[in-house]
Amino acid sequence: MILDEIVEKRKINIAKQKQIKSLAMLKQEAEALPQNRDFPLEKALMKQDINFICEVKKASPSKGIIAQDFPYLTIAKEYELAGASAISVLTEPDYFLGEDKYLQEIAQNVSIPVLCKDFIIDEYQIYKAKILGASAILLICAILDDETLRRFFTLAEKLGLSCLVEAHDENEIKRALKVQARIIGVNNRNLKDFTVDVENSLKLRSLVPENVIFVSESGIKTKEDIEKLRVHQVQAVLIGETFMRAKDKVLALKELYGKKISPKVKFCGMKTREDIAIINRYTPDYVGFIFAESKRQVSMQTASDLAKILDEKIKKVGVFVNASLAQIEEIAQKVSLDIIQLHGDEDNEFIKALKNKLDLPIWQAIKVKDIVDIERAKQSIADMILFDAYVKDSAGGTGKSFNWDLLKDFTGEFILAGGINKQNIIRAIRTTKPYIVDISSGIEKDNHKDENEVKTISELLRKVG
Ligand SMILES: O=C(O)c1ccccc1N[C@@H]1O[C@H](COP(=O)(O)O)[C@@H](O)[C@H]1O
Repeated sequence: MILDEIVEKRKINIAKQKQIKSLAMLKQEAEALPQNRDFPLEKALMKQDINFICEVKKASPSKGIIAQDFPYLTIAKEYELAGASAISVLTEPDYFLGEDKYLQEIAQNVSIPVLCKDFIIDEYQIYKAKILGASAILLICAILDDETLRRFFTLAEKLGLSCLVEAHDENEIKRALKVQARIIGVNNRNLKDFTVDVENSLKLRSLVPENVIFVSESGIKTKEDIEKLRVHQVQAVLIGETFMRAKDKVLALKELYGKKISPKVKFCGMKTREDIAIINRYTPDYVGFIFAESKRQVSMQTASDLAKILDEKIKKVGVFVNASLAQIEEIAQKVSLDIIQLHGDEDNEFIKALKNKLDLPIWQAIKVKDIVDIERAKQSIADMILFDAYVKDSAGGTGKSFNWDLLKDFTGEFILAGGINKQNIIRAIRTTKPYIVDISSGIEKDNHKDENEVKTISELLRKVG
């Protein structure tokens, strides 16, 4: 049986590795690393209505070479842009042609969790995964007895690694639950004969309790497959071949995700004629001018000059932090603002007074630290709430994001801001479903608006919309 063959080869390979670096040395190295217990994979797989773990693999025993040309880092980065929640990287060398360096380089270059996908039969591999920068490892019930499964699970936990515990049938699910796995992957591929059946996940779904993340693995190819899994409250899918063979990963993931999300876009913090020239080429729905103290602050005169060369389809938002009514009124008139964004401590009384003076929509920024802030937003009389990250002693434009999960129960239209960039924009909009997405730092390089960033974000949004 192929699984036995892989395991045998793994034993030989690991024995060789131990001759080069002993288990004791590897252990010491791994234990010296930070062992934080954030478990980012668990968090990542709870965010979107269905979360994608996209796999980087060159070959497989059932399909042979999948990717002749294998730019593994580019592939991983594309997965991240496409909205993947995590990346799985094959490190098994003999049958999947995996390499440790794939895992190491990918983990260094993406900001989403990376799973070490291997046939783990020796604790040596767990320490290795930690050193290579993995956030999680795969533990396959079919190749581990109960005692070993528990021992490996405990060791991984101690090192701060999440475990995706893989099961194929009812008995293996029971074994995974016995070790208190927080993530169970149901493999739709029968490792004995390679047959694949997505129905396997649906058949076994009810055996995994709600508080355990259910991942459906293998053979997922169509949006109909995803929809079936979504209906059965499967939180995540692990997909390799389908994505590896797709030329455009963003389009492939969008196709499988199956739902369009097209928020309006605001690019904020325009300061120069060059910025406006870039913006005019990509025509977002809104641009923002910052009139508050900031590295992006513009004078009324500059904003007025820039407004004159701005494509007239784009609406102009003036961003103020605790400015007076008179200041806002004067700037709004001079710059012909379309919207006022209040980004300070302005209260309902102030908003009311402003509404009496100006016939313009008012957006109020709420800086989110915890759920209390979301409740506070519900009391605002502003026309729209803009959620941004709370950063002590800073008014905004920090490039920091907040915990989007806090928005789960916020009903009504809102603007999502705070640290949105090309790497997280698709995940952000699929997680929170905002009416408008607002980006400032995320379209800058070396403190200047950067055309490539604007272009990438605009194209990503066009592709998924
Ligand atoms: O951008 C600024 O410098 C700024 C200064 C003061 C208040 C608000 C500011 N910008 C707003 O901040 C958010 C998020 O920006 P980022 O993407 O995290 O950099 C956005 O709404 C901007 O309008």
